Amino acid sequence: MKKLGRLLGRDRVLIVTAVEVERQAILRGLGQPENVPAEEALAAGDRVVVAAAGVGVAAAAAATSRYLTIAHTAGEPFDAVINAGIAGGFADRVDVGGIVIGTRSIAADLGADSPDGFLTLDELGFGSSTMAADEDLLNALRVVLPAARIGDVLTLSTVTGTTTAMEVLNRRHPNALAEAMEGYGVATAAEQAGAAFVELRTISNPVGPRDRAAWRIPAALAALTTAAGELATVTG
Ligand SMILES: O=C(O)c1cccc(C(=O)CC[C@H]2O[C@@H](n3cnc4c(=O)[nH]cnc43)[C@H](O)[C@@H]2O)c1
Repeated sequence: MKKLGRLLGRDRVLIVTAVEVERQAILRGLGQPENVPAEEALAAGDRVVVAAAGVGVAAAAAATSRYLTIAHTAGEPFDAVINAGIAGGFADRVDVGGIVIGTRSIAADLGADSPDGFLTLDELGFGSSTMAADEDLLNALRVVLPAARIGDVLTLSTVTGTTTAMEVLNRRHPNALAEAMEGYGVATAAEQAGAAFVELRTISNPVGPRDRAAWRIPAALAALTTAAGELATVTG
């Protein structure tokens, strides 16, 4: 797995997914065994470790932070963190089955509501709702994944399930391509550890009225495997 590290210009890379099927899809693409637990790969000092953190921003931040701290304490810190997984895509901006590389991971429901509209953390003076991707990492992914769309990825605690909610997000985030549930948390943990960060998503469903039967999870997982394969096979 040294190739991926060289490709990204980094020595050690942590890839964080939410669920195990996403982790396995990535391991398949990387050509790594799917039955080796992430903890073992971490302890063995593997250059690329793929870990499933759980769904949502809290689990994502906590697990990422734990992996980064263990690696740092062992003297083999991660230089880069990629949050990867499936996501909802905004219609007319990205297709189901498509790939998105996040320029920014935005905590779209972190803030305060008011009669005058939603107030972000920035507007409240409590920090920032926006975590920017590392430019070098973003460009490295862009080169190996030329078909990927590049734009903002929203992080939400609730999957959007109505046309009204989708339209609100569309208005508030005209550059958003996708929504998921972990990016901002993974990015925050990476930033606090001084590691580069980027979010990589493949689209399983359109953002909008809830229609679980229409989710194309196998197609999105297959796209995730293909994307991981590109990361692994192109030499730096
Ligand atoms: O079927 C459901 O209602 C449902 C509710 C919560 C989570 C899921 C998952 O499948 C979790 C996996 C993972 O998927 C990401 N994801 C995929 N599509 C979306 C979306 O439209 N909005 C937000 N997140 C999405 C998310 O990052 C989850 O971790 C199913």
